[in-house]
Amino acid sequence: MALISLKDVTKIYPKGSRPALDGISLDVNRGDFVFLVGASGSGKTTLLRLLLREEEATEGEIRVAGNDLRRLRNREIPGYRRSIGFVFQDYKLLNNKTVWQNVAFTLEVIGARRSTIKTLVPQVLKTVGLTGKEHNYPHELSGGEAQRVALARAYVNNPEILLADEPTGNLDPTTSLGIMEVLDAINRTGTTVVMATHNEEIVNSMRKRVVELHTGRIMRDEAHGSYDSSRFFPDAEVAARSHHAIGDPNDGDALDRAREAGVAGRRPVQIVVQDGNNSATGPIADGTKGAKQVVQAAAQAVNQGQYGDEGIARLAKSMHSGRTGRYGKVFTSVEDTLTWGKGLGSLESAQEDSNRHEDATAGQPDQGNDSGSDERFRRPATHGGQDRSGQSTDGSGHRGHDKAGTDRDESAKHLQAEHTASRKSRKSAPNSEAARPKPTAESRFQDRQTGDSNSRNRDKNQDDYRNRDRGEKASQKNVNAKDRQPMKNSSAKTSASGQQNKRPDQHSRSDGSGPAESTGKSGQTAGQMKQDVAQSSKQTSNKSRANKKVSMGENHHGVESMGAPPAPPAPPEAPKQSRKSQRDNDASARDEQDDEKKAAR
Ligand SMILES: Nc1ncnc2c1ncn2[C@@H]1O[C@H](COP(=O)(O)OP(=O)(O)OP(=O)(O)O)[C@@H](O)[C@H]1O
Repeated sequence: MALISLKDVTKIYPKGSRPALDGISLDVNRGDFVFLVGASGSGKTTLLRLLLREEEATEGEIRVAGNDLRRLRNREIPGYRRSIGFVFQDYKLLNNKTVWQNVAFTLEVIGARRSTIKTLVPQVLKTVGLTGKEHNYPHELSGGEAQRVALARAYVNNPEILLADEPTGNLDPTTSLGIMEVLDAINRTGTTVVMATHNEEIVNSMRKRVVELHTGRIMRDEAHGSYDSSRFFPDAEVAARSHHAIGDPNDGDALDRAREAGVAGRRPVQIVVQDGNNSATGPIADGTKGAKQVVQAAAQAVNQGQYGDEGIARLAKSMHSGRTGRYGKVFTSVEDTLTWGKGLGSLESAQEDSNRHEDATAGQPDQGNDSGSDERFRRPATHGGQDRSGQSTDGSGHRGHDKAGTDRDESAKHLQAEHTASRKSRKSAPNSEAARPKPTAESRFQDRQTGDSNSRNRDKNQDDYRNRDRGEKASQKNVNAKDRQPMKNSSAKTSASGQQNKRPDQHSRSDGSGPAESTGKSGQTAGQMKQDVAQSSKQTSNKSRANKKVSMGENHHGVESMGAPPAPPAPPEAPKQSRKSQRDNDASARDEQDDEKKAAR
């Protein structure tokens, strides 16, 4: 008999415009690993909530581990829920308890002995990679860490069934892989896992049973399914991905049918529990009996990388491909989601990729050799990396995706090496523009958190204001200096009013090499007077130009005011020029009259 059984189940929420689940029937056997896939709103969460008895079915029959959920009394519900592990996307941790207390609490409520708790909690925390975080509260954890606490809590008492609703929904690929490793190990101890997900890579790599929902109905149920089915989505790309995912580049559905008929296919490697009583060998009576051995066995499997039926190995290989599923953008690219190290700017990584490609090509002794791991440098990282049997051509022996990155460890080493190299290059040229760290998703996030980019902009603006202020002050200083300059003589006046505007003739004047200065109005000749009038006109013109420049400087940044090249000479001022000519004409007329008078005499 099936461990989980639904018959014609319909769920209509009070405010629902259509049934969330519409007459579905489904059987899940002990030890199964089932992926629930389907578009947002198709009813995956509703199905899990019915199984957890958070909601009641409107119609139909649900049986879980011998319990008819319609007949479950209210007081029996907490006990029933404790026999089921569950992991939800939003973690649902107890915020006032530490990591240790959150996990221990699960055992306390089922009456586990203190000694059992002391043994199991560190064991399970080690399995999910949280050793050292025991005393942190949920708000002191990252999303990935919080999810791992939820996972530890869900299986510490070795439940028969583990329900997971998008447990990797908020996590980066590496952390998601870790979560899937643990779920896979738990499943191999005999625990039945039902997991709702939008993650195409996980579903396609693990090749487990796939149940697809669409507007509350089951539209697909395959024993070794892919995320997308070519049968239901007759699209060339979907077909290719689907066939590839289940290991046959020509007809995945046919292979699947063959597996169902027992002609082909592999069974997952079970984790054998020594001296224990796990759900593979028999039901657990009190919730802790056998849990110690099961938890230890799962921990061992995870820590020693026993990949079972290669699903996790395939996932490790393809996890960093950054592909998104048909249902959208839930799975962002690795550059945007890396949480360890500093991440890589996409330009930086593209550059380093191309360098690596050149190095690899240069280092290849035999370009014609088709075998071996260098294959990935000659072929595009597409499905073409597999032969017809689905065997990877990278020489690793793993079936599945042939993404250029190899397994998780290599990816991690590789990215860390890149990170170190980019840090080194930044160190060697600390002042260059290129040496500045490129903004990563993480730094941008931190900038948003701390307001750094705002403060950087603020600093820049303040610098601009300071420069402008300096410029204005400098310009003002020039004006003041000019105003304070005693009007000793015309050359000194010229010098004070506009050093930068000096023309060669003015320089020669100020250094004394020019024509002799006038000796006073009483001794002036007409020529000297003419010269003085002309000079005075020039000075007036220079002064007005200098003033003009200062006032222009006030409208610009100080840098421009202080260091800008001299402005081109202003055009002569017409009225002054005409007055000067008038005076010149009058003087020469007077001279001529005098001459005429003298001659007449
Ligand atoms: N409490 C509720 N009251 C009314 N309608 C609800 C309630 N919860 C879910 N629904 C509706 O039921 C349908 C199925 O929702 P459900 O959350 O099960 O979808 P899902 O497949 O899990 O979506 P997602 O992938 O976005 O989590 C949706 O149309 C949703 O609006």
